[in-house]
Amino acid sequence: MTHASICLDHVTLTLGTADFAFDAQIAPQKITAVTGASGSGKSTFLNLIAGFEVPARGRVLLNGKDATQLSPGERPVSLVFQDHNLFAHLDLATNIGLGIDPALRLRTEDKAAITHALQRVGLGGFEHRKPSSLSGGEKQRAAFARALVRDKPILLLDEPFAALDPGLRASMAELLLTLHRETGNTVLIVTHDPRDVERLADDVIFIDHGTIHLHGTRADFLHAEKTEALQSFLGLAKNQ
Ligand SMILES: Nc1ncnc2c1ncn2[C@@H]1O[C@H](COP(=O)(O)OP(=O)(O)OP(=O)(O)O)[C@@H](O)[C@H]1O
Repeated sequence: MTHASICLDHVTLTLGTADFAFDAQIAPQKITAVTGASGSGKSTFLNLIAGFEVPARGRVLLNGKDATQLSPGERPVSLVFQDHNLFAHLDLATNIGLGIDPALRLRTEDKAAITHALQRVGLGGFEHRKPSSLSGGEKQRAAFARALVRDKPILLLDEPFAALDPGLRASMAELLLTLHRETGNTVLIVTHDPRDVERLADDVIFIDHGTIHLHGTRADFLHAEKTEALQSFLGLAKNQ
């Protein structure tokens, strides 16, 4: 690889009793699925890239630049997290506008981009709705719309489809693929669901007990020797 989009260079971190050690180069303009058992360290891996966790040792490079000391807002990333991160007292247009400018100095074209993003996630006309009036799946789609308007080269998604029913899950995955093809962004998506790996991922990172157990193409992952950790992950997933 000539130029990784994301590089975790000998990163270590301890949170409570959990130790993490990540060393990874993530290819640009690909979708990489981040999988592993519950508690293995997937969210922590994303948080280190997003800047919500800072390594005890090592460096985080984004698009070739050292981002280790940058705050989350200064990094070239958009995020969609499990808990949506929508402000309850603000309507959707404002929540999404915060993704463009935290001071909400929105130009006419920004407002048009918000309307367009809401339409793309199937929430056209929801500009003035408050998060409390939305279902879990609608909130998740609104969070996705906010990431769309930010238009950053790296998109981090932590279980973005978890609250969606299977039909909506498939259509949001399709939308993610379409947008990815349009923008050529680098996508990291945390998922427990092997179907997401099948339909979305170019590459797969499998995390076990705070370290990367396997990092390869989707085919590498699907045909990898089924170690105990991988077997148990796939076995659990099959029973879902
Ligand atoms: N701030 C913290 N303080 C103490 N322990 C933490 C903290 N954050 C995470 N951990 C621990 O680190 C481990 C990894 O957590 P993480 O959320 O990264 O796992 P995950 O793979 O994303 O899990 P899940 O699939 O359940 O969301 C867990 O054991 C968790 O309890």
